Amino acid sequence: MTISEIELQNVSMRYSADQSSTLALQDVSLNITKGEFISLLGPSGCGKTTLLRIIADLLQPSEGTVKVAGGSAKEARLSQKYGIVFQNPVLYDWRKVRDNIMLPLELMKVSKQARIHKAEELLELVGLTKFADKYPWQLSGGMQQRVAIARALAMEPEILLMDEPFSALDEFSRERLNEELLAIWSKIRSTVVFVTHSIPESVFLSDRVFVLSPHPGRLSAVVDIDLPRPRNKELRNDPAFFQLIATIRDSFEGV
Ligand SMILES: Nc1ncnc2c1ncn2[C@@H]1O[C@H](COP(=O)(O)OP(=O)(O)OP(=O)(O)O)[C@@H](O)[C@H]1O
Repeated sequence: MTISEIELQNVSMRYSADQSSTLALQDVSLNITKGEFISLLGPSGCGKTTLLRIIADLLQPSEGTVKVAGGSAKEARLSQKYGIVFQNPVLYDWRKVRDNIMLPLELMKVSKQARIHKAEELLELVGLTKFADKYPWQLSGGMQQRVAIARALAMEPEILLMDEPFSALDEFSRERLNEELLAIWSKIRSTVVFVTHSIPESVFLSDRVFVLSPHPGRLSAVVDIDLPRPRNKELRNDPAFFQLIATIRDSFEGV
């Protein structure tokens, strides 16, 4: 049986400033199943971040309804149903890697022993055990983003929201992080909502790709990615991979 994790119905978002206003999202309805990995894909300004922030209850839509993890988006936020990873890792430079990962647990007053145990587990999950006592500024951009992922997973959220987490990285690091993210996800199996403007990245990672078009931001296509899992780097040379990239690229034509 499929359980719905995130449901948006007729969501619109209008930003108003002074005399002008921008319709960032128009009438978006979508349904994401528990345990699914989906991407929100589209060019700059199509409303991807706006949509993610609405799901996270960091923004209130102008119209429409949002349900997350069986309740309202606010309830999901307050009960820590999701972890979030931003484009920049936002780590505390004066705290070691382990202490950055433990921060949410400290805020939730989890005991020191349990915090240390959980941090070790997360360091192992993201492959940073050897770097636990380094400071963020001693790590590469990709490693910093892995710390941010570990921290987002500290409270064992059932949903992971990711806003272009690898877009600041070079292509080589980005592809490696894509593979590592899938390896992490195969262990935690949370629902993932991943924002990107890279078509290959969305195809490589996702079960479904939600294509957004700009001005105003609308959901213009939903593409099933029926590529087998587990996926590894060889998939990038598979004709079926190229075919899906072409299908999605075509879906942008004329919008
Ligand atoms: N706080 C704001 N006030 C006014 N307009 C905004 C605000 N935030 C976003 N917008 C506008 O809403 C539209 C959607 O922006 P959003 O950041 O959601 O797009 P995006 O697809 O995530 O873009 P990018 O890929 O460049 O991050 C854009 O036209 C943007 O200028």
